[in-house]
Amino acid sequence: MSIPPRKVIKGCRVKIPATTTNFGPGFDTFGAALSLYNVITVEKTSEAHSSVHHPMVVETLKEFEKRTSRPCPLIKWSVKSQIPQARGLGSSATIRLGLLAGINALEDSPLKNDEILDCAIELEGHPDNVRPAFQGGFILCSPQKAFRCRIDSKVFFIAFVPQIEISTQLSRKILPEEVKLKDAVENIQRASMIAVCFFKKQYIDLPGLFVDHFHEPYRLKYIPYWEELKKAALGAGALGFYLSGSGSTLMSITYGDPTEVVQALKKQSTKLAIEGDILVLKPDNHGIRLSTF
Ligand SMILES: Nc1ncnc2c1ncn2[C@@H]1O[C@H](COP(=O)(O)OP(=O)(O)OP(=O)(O)O)[C@@H](O)[C@H]1O
Ligand SMILES: N[C@@H](CCO)C(=O)O
Repeated sequence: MSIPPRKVIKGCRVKIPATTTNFGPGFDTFGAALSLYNVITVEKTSEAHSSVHHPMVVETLKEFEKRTSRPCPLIKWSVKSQIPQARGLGSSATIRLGLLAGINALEDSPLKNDEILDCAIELEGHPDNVRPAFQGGFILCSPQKAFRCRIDSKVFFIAFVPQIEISTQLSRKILPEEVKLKDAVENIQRASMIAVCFFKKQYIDLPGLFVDHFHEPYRLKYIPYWEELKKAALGAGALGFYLSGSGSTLMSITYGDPTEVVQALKKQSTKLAIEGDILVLKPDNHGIRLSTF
């Protein structure tokens, strides 16, 4: 992200992409940016017009103050939102990143890009939404380090977004503290192969790799129609099907025309009387965009 040359800045507009994470066995490790956006506007203001009440915003501003050792300016903020909340599409990461990047620009950039990333990752508690939202593309990451590649524009992500909201914080609490060695080995094997498929753009080898033992078996108890939708998507040619982030979105991947998968998901969800939106998304290889006014 580059910040335009210094002038008198009244406010910032920050456009941040949605993200899909985990890809089955890559829990807290894989993420990709998608063509769906939140646009956050941050402006300096007077006390009477400040709009800092949301707990996530208060927490983010406090962290900015701690890291820069200077008081945050009074701000008002707003979000033009395309990304559904609490559906496993990284909405919270866009709020944190948008605010941090926006306030940083208003304050003459005391934090470098790496420090903004580090701060947002700490607030989120895991790196796999924040990194791709910031950098675009497909990301293989730990909190400290990341490898990134572009995603071919023929890849489609087909999101089935149910009406049910799932809080990431709560859905992490139901996960086990320990896993069996055999399960861990299988996860490592499949996740490593998914990473190779993305980095070599060998998407055709993805089928069969989206099997997870770490989080999906626990989280899918709350999504009883998972098996039927998975069967429909894979039967229509999807290369993979997985729980996006902590859910509730169920994600299919295709290389090339997604129409058959979309139709199969529509047909099966109608048959099961499950309400949900189907979003056909492209990869975003750019990441965060910031403009000032
Ligand atoms: N547009 C928005 N306006 C205000 N608050 C938002 C917005 N988007 C997200 N949030 C805040 O983020 C919370 C959702 O964050 P949560 O981490 O649970 O889910 P997510 O980020 O959508 O999904 P995941 O982390 O699994 O990808 C909401 O409950 C709300 O507090
Ligand atoms: N890897 C995180 C992503 C949350 O969006 C989780 O599955 O809890």
